[in-house]
Amino acid sequence: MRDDDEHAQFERPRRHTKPRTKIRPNYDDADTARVVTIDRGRYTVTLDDDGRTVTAMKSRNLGRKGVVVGDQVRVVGDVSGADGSLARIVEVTPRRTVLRRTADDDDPIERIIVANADQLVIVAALADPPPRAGLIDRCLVAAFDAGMEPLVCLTKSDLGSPDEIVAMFEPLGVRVVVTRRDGDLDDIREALRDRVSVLVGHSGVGKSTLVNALVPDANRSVSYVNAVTGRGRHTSTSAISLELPFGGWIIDTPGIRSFGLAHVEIDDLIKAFPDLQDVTRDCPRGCLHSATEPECALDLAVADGTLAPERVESFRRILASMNQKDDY
Ligand SMILES: Nc1nc2c(ncn2[C@@H]2O[C@H](COP(=O)(O)OP(=O)(O)OP(=O)(O)O)[C@@H](O)[C@H]2O)c(=O)[nH]1
Ligand SMILES: [Zn+2]
Repeated sequence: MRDDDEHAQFERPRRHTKPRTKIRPNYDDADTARVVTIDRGRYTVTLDDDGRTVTAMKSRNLGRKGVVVGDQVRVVGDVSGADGSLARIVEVTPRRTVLRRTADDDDPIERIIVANADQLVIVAALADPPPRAGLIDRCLVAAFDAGMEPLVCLTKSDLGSPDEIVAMFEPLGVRVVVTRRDGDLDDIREALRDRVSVLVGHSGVGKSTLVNALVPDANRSVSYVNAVTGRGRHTSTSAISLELPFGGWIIDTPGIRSFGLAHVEIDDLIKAFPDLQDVTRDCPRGCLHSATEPECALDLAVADGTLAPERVESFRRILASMNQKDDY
């Protein structure tokens, strides 16, 4: 024992009476950051302060708690962002919204894939491949359930007219924007500005074309190229968050085939339509609000002119889509 230690012990005698308490580390000086992508246990985060990109791992104190793309986190340790440096994520801020991917044969659990997004952008081509309304419907259910605002983005407008699809979603109050390669991006930019938007859509609809037009640097971002091509990946591909040059973030979700809707209840969905929810308070107990329900109040409301028939029909269409298996 060194002299100074002895001295210290003399100055501060041990208090044997003090009960043992679990020491809680104090992370007051931790930096806040956002998770932009995940690769084999390594989390790429950007610091809120200066936008610096830092690689981090989960701290042991988080236990089995998951960290997903879009999470707001607190990081400590080496936050220099230098090559080979590794910080630690010590805390995950409560999530405002969560989006789940579906359970499938590879993984039987509906896992959260993205946190804290406020908008779900459903990208569908007007042709090549042709739009599938049922798939858009299921994405809408996922958005409403997650507490996210949906936006339908119809691409390849040089190949087809958007009128039919627009007519299907207008009665639900869902916004639709129309784009094409090399076209004017003003509408979609306006819809994305200053928000956190998740992009979904199946292969070939022109999602990469759109991302590259919106974020000219996307192709130069190594993590984006990795995530989108899946190169160098062992397991499934992570979502990736990209900052928009005009404000806001888009989160691309390569490799997500469909959303988990197994947990969605009719009551969760109808909350997104307050006018319909109001009316259904008069439904008989256990009413499923489908067209075959004998005394659904939605039918009475259409009959007396309180609700537009198109709105009720469209709502019933997305309600029915909940129970259909329709992968990307
Ligand atoms: N005619 C037409 N073709 C387009 C348009 N946008 C994209 N394409 C073409 O559609 C094909 C698919 O586009 P991508 O951007 O790679 O589509 P993606 O959705 O990212 O598809 P994956 O990479 O498979 O996920 C490419 O050949 C594009 O050149 C468009 O507005 N009009
Ligand atoms: Zn009903």
